[in-house]
Amino acid sequence: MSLSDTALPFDDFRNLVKSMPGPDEDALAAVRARDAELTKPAGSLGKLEEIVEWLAAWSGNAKPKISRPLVAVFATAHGVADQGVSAFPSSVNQQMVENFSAGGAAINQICSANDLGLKIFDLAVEIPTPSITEEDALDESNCAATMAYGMEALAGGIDLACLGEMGIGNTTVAAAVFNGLFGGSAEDWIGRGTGVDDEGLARKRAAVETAVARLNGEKDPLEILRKVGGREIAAMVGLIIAGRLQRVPVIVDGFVTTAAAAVVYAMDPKGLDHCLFAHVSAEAAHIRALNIMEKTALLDFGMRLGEGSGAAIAAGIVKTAAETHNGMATFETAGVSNKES
Ligand SMILES: Cc1cc2ncn([C@H]3O[C@H](COP(=O)(O)O)[C@@H](O)[C@H]3O)c2cc1C
Ligand SMILES: O=C(O)c1cccnc1
Repeated sequence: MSLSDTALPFDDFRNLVKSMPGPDEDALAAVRARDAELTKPAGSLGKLEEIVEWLAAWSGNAKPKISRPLVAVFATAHGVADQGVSAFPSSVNQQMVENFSAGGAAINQICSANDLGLKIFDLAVEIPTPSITEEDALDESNCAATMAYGMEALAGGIDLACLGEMGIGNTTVAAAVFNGLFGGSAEDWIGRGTGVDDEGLARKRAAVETAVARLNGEKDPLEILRKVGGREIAAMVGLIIAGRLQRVPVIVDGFVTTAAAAVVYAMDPKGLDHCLFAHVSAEAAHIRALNIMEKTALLDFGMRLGEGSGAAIAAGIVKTAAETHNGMATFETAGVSNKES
């Protein structure tokens, strides 16, 4: 199936979600069997062992080697940013895209420290989507095309994908998406993002309330995505779905990337089983979203940056887990005495 040329209407994505495969039980069993033979007490590598099982189940590889890990950063602009909901102006988007290219952003350093690929996807960073308080961010065909674009990020043999984003105002947009999907009040979903003051927070609350009122009770996850979301969130929804279909495990970053995950979750609660949640963002409502979806994050580092930064740190741990499993000797090959049975 070619996804590159044509915009896919939402029904095609609904069908793709219905056709998503489950875990590879054979690969999972193989990893468990090998783990039991490795020169360590059973269970002694704790979460690292769970991570290797997760990798095997969702990559379909009994010896899950990570050769081409990618942090995909989707950059765009939001009309709502002009309403005083961020501590920074939208001009930062393009400036940060240049900073990513020059190697000066936090994510560049985290990728080089962990030997991860980094690609920045410019989703019309100079052309904001309409303010979600006034108009739908995207129409169906644009939203579907952006999701298809996000799917393409996995081309070229990527074997581990980290979600990242850049888009001033997108903690407001993410809050609106969560509020639309999971209910509650705007207050439940807003936070300080890049560091807004109390007035900024009040404007954020009002913006989310107005945007969600425009939804008029809409419950379809893809409709919520296109009406109160944005391009980076749409692209990440596509990437998550593609990861499942193409057996590429996905690492979700913080609050904004989790809004994309929540769209997939609302379409199918098992739709995130191939995703690892990297960290609990300091953005207050992130933990609320994780709890609703019954997801536990790997790390809690007090980070609230975005750019895929937390996901990239988790990817370093995932690489370590895989290398440890693959490289270790067995009791038999190393001549180490196994426990007496
Ligand atoms: C210099 C700079 C670098 C960033 N990198 C990620 N973000 C993060 O902050 C933005 C969301 O916060 P808000 O909703 O408050 O605007 C997004 O661009 C996100 O990726 C940044 C923000 C700034 C200012
Ligand atoms: O957790 C996030 O994704 C986040 C938090 C603040 C600003 N930008 C992103």
